[in-house]
Amino acid sequence: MSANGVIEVAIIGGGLAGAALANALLKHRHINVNIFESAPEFSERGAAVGIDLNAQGAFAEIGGAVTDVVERAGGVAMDSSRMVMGAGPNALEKIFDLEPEQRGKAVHRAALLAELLKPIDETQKHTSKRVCQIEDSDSSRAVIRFEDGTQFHADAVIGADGVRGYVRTHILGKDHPATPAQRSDFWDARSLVTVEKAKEILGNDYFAEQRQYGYVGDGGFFLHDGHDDGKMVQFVVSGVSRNEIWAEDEWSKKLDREALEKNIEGWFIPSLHERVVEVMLQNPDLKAFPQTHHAIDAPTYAKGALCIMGDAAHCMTPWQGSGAAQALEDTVILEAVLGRVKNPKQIPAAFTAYDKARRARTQKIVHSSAGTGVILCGRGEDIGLDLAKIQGFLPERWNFIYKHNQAESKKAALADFEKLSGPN
Ligand SMILES: Cc1cc2nc3c(=O)[nH]c(=O)nc-3n(C[C@H](O)[C@H](O)[C@H](O)COP(=O)(O)OP(=O)(O)OC[C@H]3O[C@@H](n4cnc5c(N)ncnc54)[C@H](O)[C@@H]3O)c2cc1C
Repeated sequence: MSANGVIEVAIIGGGLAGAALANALLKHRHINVNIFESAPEFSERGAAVGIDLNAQGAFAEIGGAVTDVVERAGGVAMDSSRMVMGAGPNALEKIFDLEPEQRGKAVHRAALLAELLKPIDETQKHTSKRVCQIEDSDSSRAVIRFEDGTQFHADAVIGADGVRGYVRTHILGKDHPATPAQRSDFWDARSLVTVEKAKEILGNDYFAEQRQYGYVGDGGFFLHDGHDDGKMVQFVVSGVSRNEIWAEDEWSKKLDREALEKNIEGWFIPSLHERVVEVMLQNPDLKAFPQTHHAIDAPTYAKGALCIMGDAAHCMTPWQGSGAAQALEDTVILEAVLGRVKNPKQIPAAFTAYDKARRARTQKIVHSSAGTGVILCGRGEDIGLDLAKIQGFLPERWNFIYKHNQAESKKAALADFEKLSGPN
C-alpha cells in the first residue's frame, strides 16, 4: 500500500477479462489499477462475441461506466431462433426458439474492448509489457518483472493473461497437470461477410437477417450470427476433428477449397454443404483452429495476493458461448471483494472468497461446453441426430448458465471475505 493508503492492483493481460476488471475497479477511489498487455497494442482477434443473458446481468451488476457498453459497441440482439437445425441426410427442422427474455446480443470484439478501455487513463494502460516473472511473498508487495527489463510493484496481481498466460503457471506450478490447456476433440473456422453476400449465398432457406441459426450435422455444426449494427454476419463451421487433420503440435491450418471439403465431408445435406463451402471461402485467409480448454480442473484460482480470471482460469470450448460471459462474472466478484479491501493484508482473503465463488461454476461450464459440442455435432450418446432428443437436452445445458443469480453470488463472496479477512 502506498503512503496515501491506495491499494496498487496490477492486471496482467488486456483482453476482455482484464479490460472489464480494470474498468470496473475505476469506481473505487482507494484502488489504483494498472493493466499490462504483452502485445504492442490492445486488440482482439476474431469477429463477434455473444453476450448472453448472464453476461448482460454481469454488466448490469458491475454498473457505472460499463452498464450500456454493449450498446455503445454496436451490439445486435440475436433476435428469435437460437437453433434452427438441419440434421442428418435430409432433415431441416427447427429445434427451439428462444423467448424474448432469453435472447443475447452479438457484438464486435474489438469495439467492445475499445469501449471497456476508453475510461481508463492512458497512464494506467501499458502495452508491450510481457510478464516473465513474479516474485511474491507474504510480507511485501509482489514484484512483477517484464521482458523489457522493467518491473512493477503491486499489492494485488490478477492474471487475465489468457489460456497460455504466465500467471496460471506461476500459481499452479509448471509441472502441475492442470497448468496447460488441452486440445479438445473439436476444431473451428470463421468467416465474416456482409449481410448482402450472406443472403446471396445462403438464400432464404438458410439465412434470416439478425437471427442466430445453428445447423446440426453428422459430425459438425454450422452457425451464423449478426453483429456490428447488423451490417456483417459471422459464420462458423466447427466439428469433431478427424485424425488426419492435425499434426501433434499444429495450432492452425490454412483451409483451401479442397481441405475444407475434405474436413466437412458428409456433415450436411448437399444443398447446405455447398452453401457452407461458398460462404466460408469468402474469407480469403480461412484457417481452422483446434479448440482448446482446461480439461483438467485447477485446484485453485488464487495464491496469496495473486489470482487468475477469464481464460487464464477457465478456458472453455466455445460451444456454449460463455467464456467471455464467465470472465464478466469473475469481474463482478473481484470488483466486489477488492472494493472491500482496506488493507493489503486482506487481499488473500478477497482472492480466497473469489476462488470459492467462481471455481466450481466455471469448471462445470468448461465440461458442459465440451459435452454440448458432442451433442451439437450429432454425436451425443443415445442422442445422435435425433432432433427431439437434442431438443430435450439443450435447454437444461443452457439454463444453469443463464439462471445464475449474480447478486446472490456476490453477497455470498462478500460474506466469505468478511469471515476470512478479520479486522482491518
Ligand atoms: C472461437 C471462439 C468463439 C467464442 N465465442 C464466445 C461467445 O460467443 N461468447 C462468450 O462469452 N465467449 C466466447 N468465447 C470465449 C471468449 O472469447 C474468451 O473467453 C474471452 O475472450 C477471454 O478473454 P480473456 O481476456 O480472458 O483472454 P484473452 O482474450 O486471451 O486475453 C489475454 C490477454 O493477455 C495477454 N497476455 C498473455 N500473456 C501475457 C503476459 N505474459 N504478459 C502480459 N500480457 C499477456 C494477451 O496478449 C491477451 O491480450 C469464444 C472463444 C472462441 C475461441
